Amino acid sequence: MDIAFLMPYLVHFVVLYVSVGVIYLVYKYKSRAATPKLPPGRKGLPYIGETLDYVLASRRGTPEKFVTDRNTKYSSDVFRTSLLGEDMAVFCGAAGNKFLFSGQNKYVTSWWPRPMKKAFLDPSSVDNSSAEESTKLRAYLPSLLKPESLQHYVPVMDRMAKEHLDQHWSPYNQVQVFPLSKKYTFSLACRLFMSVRDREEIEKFAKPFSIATAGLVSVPIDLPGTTFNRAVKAGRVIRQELFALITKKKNELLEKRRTVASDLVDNMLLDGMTEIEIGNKIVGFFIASHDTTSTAITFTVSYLSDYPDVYNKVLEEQMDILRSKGPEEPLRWEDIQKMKYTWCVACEAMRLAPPANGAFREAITDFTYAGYTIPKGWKAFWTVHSTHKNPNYFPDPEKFDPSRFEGNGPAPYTFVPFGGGPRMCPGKEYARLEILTFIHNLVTKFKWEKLNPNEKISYIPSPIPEEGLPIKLQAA
Ligand code: HEM
Repeated sequence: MDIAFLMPYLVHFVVLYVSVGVIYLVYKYKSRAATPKLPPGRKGLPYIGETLDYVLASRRGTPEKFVTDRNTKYSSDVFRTSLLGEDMAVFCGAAGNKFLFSGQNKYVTSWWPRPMKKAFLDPSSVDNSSAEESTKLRAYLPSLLKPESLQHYVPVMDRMAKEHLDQHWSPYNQVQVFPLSKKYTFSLACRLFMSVRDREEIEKFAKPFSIATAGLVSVPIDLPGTTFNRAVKAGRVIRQELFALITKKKNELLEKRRTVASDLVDNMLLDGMTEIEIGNKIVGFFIASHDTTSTAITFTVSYLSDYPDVYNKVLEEQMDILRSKGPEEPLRWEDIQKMKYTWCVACEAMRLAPPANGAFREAITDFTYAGYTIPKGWKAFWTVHSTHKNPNYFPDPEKFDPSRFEGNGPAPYTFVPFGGGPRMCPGKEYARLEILTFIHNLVTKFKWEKLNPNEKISYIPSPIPEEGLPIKLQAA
């Protein structure tokens, strides 16, 4: 049979077949090229992701392992994980820190984990964007943290440190440093933020606060018995107490029993803010300021007892300052500027035991870093753990050596306990004053030794000495 008449059909068929194949291959190639190359890493278990790995590494006292293991495994300055129910890119090294710090509002914006918002913010504000809440929070800081206010706080902090030591340390031979330094920083915040001085009233806030902060980095499962659930309930109690206090202060101002602002809450009331807005902000200040500063104080005290030569140099510096003053004369701003070596010691303590692990951001656009795409909506995390103990930045990283901070100090973006860039901790100077006034009073009054030199440290998420750092006290 002559099949020549079929040839045109066959040719058409082959051409069509080949064309479809080519179109398919081009489409496949293009769509592959368009698929973003995500950072290496894994998402872990559904919903909880790798949160448990992170929590376990932290509880074992080695949160840096979570970061350094993955950093090494993937040989990449950014890796993918999933924490707190979110897709997340963890940025590593000085370059990663620099990129996130300076990418604010260009690539990333503020983001707070949902447990934090749900435990601490009023329900009406939980759905506000974190960027909105963060901007509002920062807007109020200048009045609290402007240089004149800070200078004015030094004698107040000095007086409160003395009172605290007289009440809670002097009567005893043995004390636990961690809970006491928390008590001190909490009382100071109550005094400076809202003029609360009464011990019972302070306790009303302190207890639920410690429960709520424990839930800050927890898996957000709101079922009875979970850490998150306890945190949410404690948050409710704090807001009720705060609401009552703010309303009382508002009435005093309305009835003109007081006409001048005496603290941060008054300032906000006089600016016409609502009770809910003020409550959210005060809670934000407490979270940011209280556990961080008390942790820095605790580990400075701990390292001072491990290194007698460092302790002696600190004592010498502080005694010189004490001798330069009259008997009842309080510390002043100028005295703080002389505490240079003591600040190097506190910095070295914060390098090895950082009070904050890092902070989160949210990608506001797709962007590329180190050859990988971070998709819009992903969360990003910069962390102290990729630089503070990295031997490339800090030789012999486990060694406690305050001289690292003398002269030019560490390379940029490597020592980042307070973050960096436009969102760097606005309370850094306040914290420096608080830590230094406390250490001044402590070393000029006491000598101490650790009762358990091998006490375990776990991170929840800040470092915590598991027995509260018990020490034996002696008069200096
Ligand atoms: C040793 C003590 C402290 C440490 C280590 C510390 C560390 C940090 C860190 C790492 C951040 C996140 C920065 C970022 O998002 O990149 C931060 C934010 C913040 N800190 Fe501190 N902080 C300390 C004390 C304080 C104090 C005493 C205050 C207030 C009086 C304060 C107020 C804040 C506020 C309001 C923010 C949020 C800023 C924002 O959302 O943009 N901090 N801090």
